[in-house]
Formats: sequence, C-alpha cells, structure tokens
Amino acid sequence: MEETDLRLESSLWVGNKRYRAVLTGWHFNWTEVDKKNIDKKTISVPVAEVIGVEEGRVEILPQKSIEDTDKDFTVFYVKRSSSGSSYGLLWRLGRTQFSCLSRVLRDQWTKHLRAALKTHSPLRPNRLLVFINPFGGKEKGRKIYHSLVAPLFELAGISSHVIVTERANQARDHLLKKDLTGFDGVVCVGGDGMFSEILHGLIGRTQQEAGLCENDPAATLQPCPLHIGIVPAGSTDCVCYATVGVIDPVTSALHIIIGDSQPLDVCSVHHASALVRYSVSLLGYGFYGDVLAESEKHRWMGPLRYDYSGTMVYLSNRSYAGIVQYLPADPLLSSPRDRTRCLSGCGVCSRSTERLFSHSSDAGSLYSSHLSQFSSDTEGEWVSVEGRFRCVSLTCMSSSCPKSPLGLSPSAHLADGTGDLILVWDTHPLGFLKFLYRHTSTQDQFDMPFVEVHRVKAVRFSLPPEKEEEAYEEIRGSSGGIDEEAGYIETVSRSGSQVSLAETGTGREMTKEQKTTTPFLCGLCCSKAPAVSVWNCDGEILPTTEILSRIHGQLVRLYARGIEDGAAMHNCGEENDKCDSRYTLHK
Ligand SMILES: CCCCCCCCCCCCC/C=C/[C@@H](O)[C@H](COP(=O)(O)O)NC(=O)CCCCCCCCCCCCCCC
Ligand SMILES: Nc1ncnc2c1ncn2[C@@H]1O[C@H](COP(=O)(O)OP(=O)(O)O)[C@@H](O)[C@H]1O
Ligand SMILES: [Ca+2]
Repeated sequence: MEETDLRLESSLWVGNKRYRAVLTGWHFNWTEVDKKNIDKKTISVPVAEVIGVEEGRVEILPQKSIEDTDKDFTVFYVKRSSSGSSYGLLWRLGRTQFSCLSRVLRDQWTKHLRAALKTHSPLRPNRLLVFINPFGGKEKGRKIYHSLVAPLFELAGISSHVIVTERANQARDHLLKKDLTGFDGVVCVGGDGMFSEILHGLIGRTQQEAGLCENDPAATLQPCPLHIGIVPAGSTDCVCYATVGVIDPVTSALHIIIGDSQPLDVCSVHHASALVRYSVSLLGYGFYGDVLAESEKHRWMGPLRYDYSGTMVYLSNRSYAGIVQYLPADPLLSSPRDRTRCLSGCGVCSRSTERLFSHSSDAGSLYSSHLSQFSSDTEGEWVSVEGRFRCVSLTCMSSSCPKSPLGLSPSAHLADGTGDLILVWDTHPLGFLKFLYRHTSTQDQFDMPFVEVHRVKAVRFSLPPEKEEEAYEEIRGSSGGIDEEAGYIETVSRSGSQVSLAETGTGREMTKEQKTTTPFLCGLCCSKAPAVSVWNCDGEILPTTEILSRIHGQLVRLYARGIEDGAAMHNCGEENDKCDSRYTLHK
C-alpha cells in the first residue's frame, strides 16, 4: 500500500478478480492485474462524480440493503450511456463493491475517498428545498421524486425539505418571503412553468436583499446565490433539456448531487417602467403566443395540448403588425449562424464570464445610456424594423426540447449574456410550415428568405400607431359585444398601465382586459383577423403587448453542466473550443 496526503494505492478485489486501485487527486482508477497487458482495462471515475462511499456490501435497488462486512466497501458513481434519441448523455448510478485485505485498509479507502470528495466538489449540496408541482405534465411529479430521486439524495447524504404545492405561485411566494437559511439549493420537480416560479422567487428575493430595483431595465441585477436543480416532470421541459441534454429524472438528480454548476442568462421583460416577468427560454409573440393561449383551454389534454393547439393555430394562418427594435451584441464574439453548439465547458460562455463580471458597473451605465436614449439613439446601435410577422421570438438559450432537439436557435449560448431574436416575416402557409418543420431536424430553419436571426442584448416591441388604435377599438367593443362561446383570446396592452409581477398572477389565465372582440381561429371561419397577438413568456401569457426586454448575463445557476455530446464521449480534457469539430452542427 502507498499513501500520501491525497493519494492512496493498493490491491483491491472485485468478486474474485484482483485490481490495482489508485486514488490520485482527481481520479479513482482500478485496473485488473493478473491479466495479459493487451487486455488490461482501467476504469476511471473522476472523484467529482463519486456519489457516495459506504462500508460493507451495499445495494440500493430494489431496496437499500447492507451486508456489514468489515473488509468491504461500496462505491457509487456516475455512469454514462447514450440516450438514443436525445443529443445528451444519460447518467446512471454505477456501483462497485470492493474487498480489501484488512479492515484498516478498508477504513483508509473510505476515509480517503470521502476526503477527496469534499475537496473536489465544493458545491455539493447538504440541504435542499424541494418543490413538487403535483399537476405538472402527466401529473407524475410526486412519484418521480419519491421513487427515483429521494433514494439517491439519501444515498448521497443530502437532507431535503419537501413541499408539494397546493396552488400556483406557492413556490414563488415561499422563496420571496420565508427563511432560506441553511439551504444550498432549490429543486424544482415540474415543468418550465414551475421552474419559472422558482426563478422569479429567487431573483426577486436576491434583489430585495441587495436593495436593487427590478423594475429598472438598466439595473445590474445581483446573481442568485442558491443553485436551482430541475427534475423534469412537466410538458415541454425545455430548460432541463437545453441544460442537461436529456429529459431524465435520474440524470438530473445525479447532476444535483455532485453539485454541478451551469450559469444561465435571464431576460427581463418590462412595460412602462415596470418589470412584467423574467424569461429564460421562449419570449414569443404571434404563433407561439397564440399556441399558448389556445392550449390553456385544453389543459386536460396534458402535454399533447401543444400539438393540438399548434395545428389549430397554424391553420388559422395569422400574421401580426409590429415594430421590433433591437440592440445587437458584439458580432466578433459569436453569431447565431456560426453552426457551433453551446456544450459542456463552452469556451464562448467561459470567456463571457470574464467580460460580464469584470466591468459590471461600466456595463450598467452603457445599458442605461442605450435604454434611456432609446427613441433618439445617438450612438446608432439600435436597429429598427417594421412590418407583419408570423412570429417574433427571443430566446436566451437554444431552447431545445424533445419536440425540437436542436431548439429555436441551435447555436445560442446558455451563459454568454446575449439572446437570439428570431423574426419570421409574413409568408405563405407552406413556407411557414417548412420553417416549423425544420425545427424537428438538423435542417437550418434560418436559411429561408422570410427569416432573420440576430444576436442581441435588448429588444423592444411596439405596435404601429394605427394598430394601437385598432387594439383599443377591440377592447372598447369587447365590453358590449363579446361572443364568449366563439372563444376570445387576444391580449391588448393598455398603454401606460403599470404591470407588476404581483398583479399578473400565474399569467396562465386571461385577465378581463385581455379579452377582445375578435374570435379566435378566425382565419378558419370568419373574415376579420385580430390586430394583436399575445406574448408567450416561458409558457405564461403576458398581460402587455408593448415590451422592452433585456438580457442579464448569468443571473442564475443551475445544478447542471450543459449538454455533453453523445457523439464525442472521449475525454478531451480541454476547453471545448479546442475540439471544435465536435461542436459543429451536422447537416
Ligand atoms: C410541424 C412540426 C412543428 C414543430 C415545431 C416545434 C417548435 C418547437 C419549439 C419549442 C420551443 C419551446 C420553448 C419552451 C417553452 C416552454 O417554456 C413553454 C411552457 O412549457 P410547460 O407547459 O412545460 O411549462 N412551452 C410552450 O410555450 C409550448 C410551445 C410549444 C409550441 C409547439 C408548437 C407545436 C406546433 C405543431 C404545429 C403543427 C403544424 C401542423 C400543420 C398541419
Ligand atoms: N399545486 C398547484 N396547483 C395548480 N397549479 C400549480 C400548482 N403548483 C404549480 N402550479 C402552476 O402550474 C403551472 C404549470 O406547471 P408545470 O410544472 O410547468 O407543468 P406543465 O409543464 O405541464 O405546464 C405553473 O405555472 C405553476 O405555477
Ligand atoms: Ca445566451
């Protein structure tokens, strides 16, 4: 046996085979001895990916059982496998039972492995606050947590305080008001809507404590100190898919246990000097807004409601007038059409960390000058376009999800402080269908004459003056002659009205003001098309149409590491732009 401060080396047995086991600073390796050189295979587990070390011969499936022998110990660790349909890798719990020559040696191994774990995984949580939405997705949140996740947390020695929500916004309110001391992170068992609640709670709480005003679009917000873990149990599960690469509760639980850390850009949405909401995945007007509004009527269908509503809205064949203004990001840093992907260890994102946090006060003043001089922009950086759009979408990340494995913007970055603005100009129905369909494959959805994509730092959307007037007309008309049965869905902003998060509620229900006189799906059955659509903000309907949104780089951190490329399972060990070929989109 050899032992130094962190290193330990000895013979160990697995079954009746002898191995040479070595614990170096960062890795735990074991290689079969007594075998011809050519066949020698080393199993190497990064210490950061060890889940737990237990004395004796331990099983956790189908139930935890311990055979308390004094020369044995069991190591649990992360094991990867390809996920088949998804781009990311599935993580599973690996387990190996080792036997030593003596109890003293066994105790040395367990002591060293546990000490190495502490040293190499500083962000591993000890205590977690878990929110379960029992009604998300297929209503399996409770079962998923208790049967798949809780046993892993227990094995890893994590204590958790579990709250099964009884109403919408309970998790958000808890995070805004209750004592959070002692918690290292918050776990969301649910979908994108539930994640959004937790996001709002944590960002709001952090700004309250820092004395910062969330309403000011120019404010440099304080990053949240608590990590968020997502256990997918929703309908779209886009945030989970885009940050982990698979929708799999066990994979997510293992990322949480080892304390992985993935920063995430967040977009704040404002109206008339007030914060409306935050968004991380989709802020979409037109098609995606209409799909969400329609889908709310069919919640009983579960996740299928989006396909049904998508088809109905597609058939209604609508476009909307609007003025879009945007502040482009530095084109030298990256481009939404550079055909690279943001993957685990992304070089573009790590370089952004430096840029985002080294001169945060300068960045704040730069933004304030841009945002306040918005209408008379002297620096000429803002770009303005006007016309009719099928949809206007802003996404801070790729927004990949099982429906669209590469996402709304396949080359967007999770943590570069920018978002991608996608403008789909009005076009013939088949063209738009082709655009939608390309989201399901690796075909470039931006390579179409009626589509534009821009990497941006801020976006403003407003209605052309005549449409604003029409929108008012629709509201006025609505007080007298709404045909409720025809289904009225449109949101109309009331210029100058102050909208705060507290007033917007869950955002999933329509407020009175949001109903207008124009029947939904009128493209199919009647002549008059609605003047305005609604904004879909990560699955919530916004109560305003005219908005100003701004990207806040790396405002929150998730227990994740970005997508690990299944096609490149080799251990590169380099920052990923050194292995760029792996990160290029395949045609
Ligand atoms: C023809 C096939 C078209 C497939 C088009 C796929 C585009 C998918 C882009 C998905 C972006 C997802 C961004 C995430 C949004 C979520 O935050 C948010 C909330 O999720 P939650 O309920 O789980 O909490 N989800 C959503 O707003 C759902 C948006 C989903 C839009 C899907 C639209 C499906 C369209 C099907 C059209 C079919 C046309 C067929 C015509 C014959
Ligand atoms: N106990 C509850 N009852 C009703 N709604 C809830 C509850 N808990 C959370 N919600 C709300 O349900 C909405 C949808 O939840 P989510 O978990 O995202 O599922 P889905 O992906 O199916 O939409 C969220 O907006 C959230 O605020
Ligand atoms: Ca981004």
